[in-house]
Amino acid sequence: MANLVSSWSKTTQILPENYIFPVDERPGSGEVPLCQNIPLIDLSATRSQTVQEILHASQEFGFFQVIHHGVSEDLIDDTMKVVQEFFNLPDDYKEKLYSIDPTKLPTRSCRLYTSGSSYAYEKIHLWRDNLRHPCHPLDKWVHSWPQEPAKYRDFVGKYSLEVREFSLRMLDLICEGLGLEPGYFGEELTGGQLMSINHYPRCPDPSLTLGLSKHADPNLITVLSQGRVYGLQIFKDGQWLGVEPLHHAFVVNIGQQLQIISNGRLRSAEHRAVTNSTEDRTTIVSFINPSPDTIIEPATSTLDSNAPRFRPFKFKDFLKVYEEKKGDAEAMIEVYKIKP
Ligand SMILES: O=C(O)CCC(=O)C(=O)O
Ligand SMILES: [Fe+2]
Repeated sequence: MANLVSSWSKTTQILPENYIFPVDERPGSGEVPLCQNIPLIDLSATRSQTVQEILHASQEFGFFQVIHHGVSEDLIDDTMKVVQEFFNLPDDYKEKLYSIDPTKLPTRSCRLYTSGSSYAYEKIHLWRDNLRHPCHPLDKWVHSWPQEPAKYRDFVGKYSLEVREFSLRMLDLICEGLGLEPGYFGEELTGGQLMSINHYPRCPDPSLTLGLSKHADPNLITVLSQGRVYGLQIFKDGQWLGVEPLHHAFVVNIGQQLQIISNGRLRSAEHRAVTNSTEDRTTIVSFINPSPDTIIEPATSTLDSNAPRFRPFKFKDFLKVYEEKKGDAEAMIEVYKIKP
């Protein structure tokens, strides 16, 4: 039986107990201020200005928003519409795609599931459904994606190509800002791309539950379309701050691999998603990943006279540890940090 929140929650007025988070993890009912200074990068500015701004944003926040990014607003709207339609498809269609224990599936396939990576073993569930699939190279993966809605493959395919190009452009600017040799983020470091669609249905009590709990992204770089509905918060200097939804802007987030490659100069910030009681929220997240066997280590040209702060590892091994540590950013850094 599918446990998708989007299937059963429509008729529910009360938050089930197994969605209630412990007091120190739940959002509570206090106001979380919107972060007034998450940098907004305008890609139509000069290259040297954007390089500087992106580097500063990646050091200070690990997050920034981008406008005039070159991806058509119509394509963003069409893609958002089609992924929202996916979650509104009849339950019996979604049920066929649902995988009860995603840990038992090959990681590189299309999957629809609910909550975290293994529903069956969780005590408390997240208020979200998730559809995810690899998307690079497109012609290798597109046939494994949902066939409905009829336009899903077409729009999500075009969107994934454009967002990949945008992500590589961001990496190129970061490469320059860090003083790495041009082309440093080549096919090895960017060989994977995963599209992850989060769907957070409206929730009877957003103060008690979470759509996604506190985590840092384990990949290289993340590009998020959060549409018009608020829900993303970042953890900065010991407090939660909201990321304002700017329609058609991309939220860019430095992944843990970039933090390590930059020898800690760039920051991979912890964040979470909260729910709301008035409308469904759907976000489209593109993760750029290194290929599984790629060795990750601080790039020598980021070191200057500093010693490397992290030991080398294979990306696929990092992901295994990430699962074990449940995305806890500090615990991950502890594992890979070189102790003085
Ligand atoms: O949906 C959001 O706002 C956040 C998504 C996210 O952090 C993730 O998918 O890793
Ligand atoms: Fe994330």
